[in-house]
Amino acid sequence: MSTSPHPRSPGAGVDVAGLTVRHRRTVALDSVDLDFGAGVHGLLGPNGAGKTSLIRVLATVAAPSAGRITLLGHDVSAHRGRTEVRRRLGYLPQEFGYYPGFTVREFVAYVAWLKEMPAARVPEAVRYAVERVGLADRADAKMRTLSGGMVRRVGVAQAIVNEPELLLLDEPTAGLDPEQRVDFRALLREIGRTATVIVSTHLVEDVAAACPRVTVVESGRVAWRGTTQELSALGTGTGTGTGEGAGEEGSAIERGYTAALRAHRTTASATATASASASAGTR
Ligand SMILES: Nc1ncnc2c1ncn2[C@@H]1O[C@H](COP(=O)(O)OP(=O)(O)OP(=O)(O)O)[C@@H](O)[C@H]1O
Repeated sequence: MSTSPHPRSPGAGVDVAGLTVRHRRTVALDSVDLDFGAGVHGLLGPNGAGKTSLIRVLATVAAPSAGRITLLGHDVSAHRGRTEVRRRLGYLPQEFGYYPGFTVREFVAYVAWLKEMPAARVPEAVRYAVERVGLADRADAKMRTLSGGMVRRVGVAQAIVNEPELLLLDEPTAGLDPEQRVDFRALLREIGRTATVIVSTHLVEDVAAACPRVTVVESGRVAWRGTTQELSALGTGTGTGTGEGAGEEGSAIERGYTAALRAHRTTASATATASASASAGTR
């Protein structure tokens, strides 16, 4: 058996090489190389960029069409690696299914059981996870009685019940009110002190507040990577802003995000033109 040619930093939560995901004729991810270590990483990109496709393969709920995925030091193409990693990861899908007749406590305990947590640890782990998302007073409420924002918070609780070393959150702040968002970002920062946390979001302000590092994807490719400050700096120098909210951190990041996407599109289209001319020249 050959070993990975892709060098890994010790303890890297996620390391992928040549990752390709196809949905029939659509290429959702196009031979992507990426790694993520401990800390909170924002995953930004326009609709259809490939964010959910990436999160789903990292959560091991979907298989890639090609490429190598190493999570927490395990090659997840092997059944054994997947089983080991599933115990140690947490995942909040974009669309999150639950049993409406379960209480919050029962539902989170059910997920703990699915993750094969030792039975003796489950009650305390569930209590702590539910408290961390601010739902201690609703622990015995049935899921069907909760608001959309509360359901989303239960989704976060089930994702963190096993204190995951790798936490994957797809649009976690959708439906949260501003105060809950602030609390949630604080929770992310706390978890990111030791775990690898990847947060897919449309909200650039979530990234500004909670994600020191950012990966921008577009059309199945990595368009930009760097720190939040670097993305802001990109926005400060572009002159593309309308002046609205000028000087605010959020608006600089928004402009930086737009600038990063535009630069990527320009490079991608120049590469496509060059390769079309080269192949025309060989005919
Ligand atoms: N099940 C599917 N069948 C066919 N095409 C799909 C499927 N899922 C995703 N796609 C396509 O793959 C591409 C990437 O989609 P993906 O959901 O990963 O993007 P995204 O960045 O998460 O988008 P959004 O921000 O809108 O959630 C899109 O072109 C999408 O239409």
